[in-house]
Amino acid sequence: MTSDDAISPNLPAACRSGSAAIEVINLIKLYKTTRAVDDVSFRIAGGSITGLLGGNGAGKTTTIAMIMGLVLPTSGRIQVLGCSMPEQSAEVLGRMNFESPYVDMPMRLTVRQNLTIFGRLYAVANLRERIAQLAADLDLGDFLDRANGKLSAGQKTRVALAKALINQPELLLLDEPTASLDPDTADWIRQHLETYRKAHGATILLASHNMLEVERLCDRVIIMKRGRIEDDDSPERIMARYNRTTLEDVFLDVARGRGQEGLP
Ligand SMILES: Nc1ncnc2c1ncn2[C@@H]1O[C@H](COP(=O)(O)OP(=O)(O)OP(=O)(O)O)[C@@H](O)[C@H]1O
Repeated sequence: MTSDDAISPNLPAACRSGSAAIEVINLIKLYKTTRAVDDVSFRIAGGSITGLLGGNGAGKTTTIAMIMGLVLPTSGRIQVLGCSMPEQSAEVLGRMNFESPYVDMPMRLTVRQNLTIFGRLYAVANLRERIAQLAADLDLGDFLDRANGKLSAGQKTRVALAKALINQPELLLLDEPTASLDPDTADWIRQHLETYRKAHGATILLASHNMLEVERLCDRVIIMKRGRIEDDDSPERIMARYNRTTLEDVFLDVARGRGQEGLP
């Protein structure tokens, strides 16, 4: 990293071009006495897929929510697509999007109405065609005119992903994108994400408890534990460091406090 790439202490009013897709520095989030995120720093290159791993309560969702501008950090700095968050969020929110199975869309509205509202919020051009395209890509046709509240968990996850892709984001933040999906649908969603990343040169940051998903999709893995970064590297190098052949075993080692073995 050159000094020019690093976040400048006096950011100019305009967002910076040529920056990392995401840069967080010394990020801290306190909820009363809970250190949900405890001095986290990382930098994510454009066009990459990074997995955020960690046990329940490790701080993944809070980190993603702060990057999205939904939760204010207690301290630290966040830069997204060259824009300082949350100060310059108005300039960058249209270029990013997020998906979480834990954030419900209005239940009484149909899938089409929901996607139309979100599409308008993002000022999507040719919205009708965009929704038709997403319905075809994500196989929503059978329930496009059904109320969101009457969908199965897996169908809701697909709709949430369609909502996340409505504005063709450069940066996609995903919180457990295949939660509640059967293995076949989950695999198909992963393929869709890979295709989307390649077609748009998009950057994806995803929190997941599915280690096979992370091994398959991610160029890089950031492992969090109790709000801190425990490890940060490619899946292959992390597995080698722990002398393991699967990320699942690495996850268990980290969760149970077993140290790294194998390579230095
Ligand atoms: N709104 C909140 N108020 C108080 N504490 C919170 C709040 N949100 C999260 N926390 C706490 O912050 C810590 C980190 O939570 P977070 O949801 O970020 O973890 P996570 O890694 O996403 O966990 P999971 O895998 O269970 O989704 C936890 O101890 C949690 O209880």
